[in-house]
Amino acid sequence: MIILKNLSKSFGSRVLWKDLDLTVEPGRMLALVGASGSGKTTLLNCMGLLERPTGGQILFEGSDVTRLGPGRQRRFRRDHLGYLFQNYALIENATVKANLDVARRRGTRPDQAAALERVGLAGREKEKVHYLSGGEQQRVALARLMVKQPSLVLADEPTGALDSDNGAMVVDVLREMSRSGCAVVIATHNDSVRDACDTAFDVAAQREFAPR
Ligand SMILES: Nc1ncnc2c1ncn2[C@@H]1O[C@H](COP(=O)(O)OP(=O)(O)OP(=O)(O)O)[C@@H](O)[C@H]1O
Repeated sequence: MIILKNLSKSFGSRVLWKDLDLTVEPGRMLALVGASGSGKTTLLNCMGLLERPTGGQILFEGSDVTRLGPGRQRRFRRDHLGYLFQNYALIENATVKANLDVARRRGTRPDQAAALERVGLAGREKEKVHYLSGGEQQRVALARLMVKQPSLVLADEPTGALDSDNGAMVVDVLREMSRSGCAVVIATHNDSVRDACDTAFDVAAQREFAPR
């Protein structure tokens, strides 16, 4: 379980949010919503330990991960977190398979072929990522998440670059991951993505609500 407690973030004199409290439970999908500039991406980055909050705590299974040193933060990201961000963070000059291999956690033997088939990229293992389209790269990033099976998935506008069928597939895969126990947080402006989540949190109003 991830608990954000009294979290605040400012850039200079600009306060994005203050005393923000939010709990994300395993097996749940939470949408982060709010006007452009309200700080959804920044909140995901803080939860993903890519940015430091100005104040407050992020508790992961009881420990405050914002206080970990750089090495332990790196291990925490490697062992527990999965990102689905707009730049995909793939190794561009490597093959699809090499990108999935990197995500495999020690001691696990995930079915890479099944993950690629699930995202509509069956048999594309040997292709170099930089020859793939933007939407295909995003789907490789999704297959990589399936291979990694993290405890917490952080997704930033995950359907942004995709047509509606592929957008629906991304949401379905994230739902399957949440059913298998993963906590999923999705920053989105898309009402149908929000409505597919169990709960929504308006970052500007700091208010949680039922999406439908
Ligand atoms: N490193 C930074 N330094 C200064 N300001 C920043 C920095 N990162 C983000 N901001 C500002 O913080 C605000 C929130 O940005 P953020 O990207 O988190 O919003 P958002 O809700 O995700 O927006 P959108 O819906 O448009 O993607 C913006 O005004 C942005 O300019």
